[in-house]
Amino acid sequence: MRDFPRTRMRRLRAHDFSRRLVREHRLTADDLIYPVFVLEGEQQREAVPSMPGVERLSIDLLVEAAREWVDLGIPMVALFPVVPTGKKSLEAEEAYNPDGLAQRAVRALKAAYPALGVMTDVALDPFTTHGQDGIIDDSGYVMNDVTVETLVRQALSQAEAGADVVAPSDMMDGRIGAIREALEDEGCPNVQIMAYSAKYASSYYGPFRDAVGSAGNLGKANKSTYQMDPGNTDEALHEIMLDLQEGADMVMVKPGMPYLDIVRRVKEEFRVPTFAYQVSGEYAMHQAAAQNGWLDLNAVMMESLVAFKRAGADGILTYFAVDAARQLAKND
Ligand SMILES: NCC(=O)CCC(=O)O
Ligand SMILES: [Mg+2]
Repeated sequence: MRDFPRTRMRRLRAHDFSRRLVREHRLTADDLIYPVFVLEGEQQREAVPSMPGVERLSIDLLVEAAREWVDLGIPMVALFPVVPTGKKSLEAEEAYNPDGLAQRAVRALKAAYPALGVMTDVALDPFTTHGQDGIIDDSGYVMNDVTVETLVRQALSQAEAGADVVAPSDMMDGRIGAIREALEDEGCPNVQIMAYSAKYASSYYGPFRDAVGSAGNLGKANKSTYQMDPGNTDEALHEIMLDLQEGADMVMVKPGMPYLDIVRRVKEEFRVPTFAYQVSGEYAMHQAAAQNGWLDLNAVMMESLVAFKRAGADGILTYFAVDAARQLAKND
């Protein structure tokens, strides 16, 4: 007996009602984390040329803009400070200034929207004169253990400012355990850690470095002595395992679309909350193609985001968060 025409895969695709009924994965506003760039000053708003549609905002404008994000149901923002050159140093002391830009932004957002999740970046690259994520020795090598000490101070200052989630993105060894212990000791047991566990040494971060102004500091240097080699996959599982053992609540794979295989493996292996970062270069590619009339921006944006869900991600950090949430609200 022949299968065809008993089995016609197109039968369920023939109508909108059945396509909706059998759809396996869906994007909702609950899946989105919005990364934002914060500027010093008041009434400051700057476009990021390599990220069309993305603006750096001073804290007052950030708080104003966040009203819409909250209303759209976006659960959390991730803050990235644009640190003035004069505040950068070799040892990144500004990173743990209790009145630093990120710390003030946390306080302002939490005061205005107590229910909005606020996540902070734990890494030194916005604060170092050389643009590396840690403290370097004479040869330029990023030193692990002294860097971890500074990261702990940075994470504590963010938690004390009211951050709900601290997110170490530096890829030093042992930092999750050190930060977890410090949070426990300092009376912040409920501050969550989202670990950038499998962060690759990627060239897709270029526009982000423009946005936070670290590209010039970094120059031609790269981050291959601490971020992962794009050729590796088992190593990502090893990294995730260590971060979970050290006390991470959520783990992340970064970049996103070129690394969906890693997201899938991580989710299958560990079954813990797993996030992916659709990074600046991925955002820029979509925008550039759309500006040329080569791609339909809204359509590829939504398709790219559901792909993360399909791969197993519980949520996505994406510069498209607000546009996607607006689109979802329209379809409701
Ligand atoms: N620690 C945060 C990043 O490095 C973001 C990278 C990007 O969006 O390209
Ligand atoms: Mg690690």
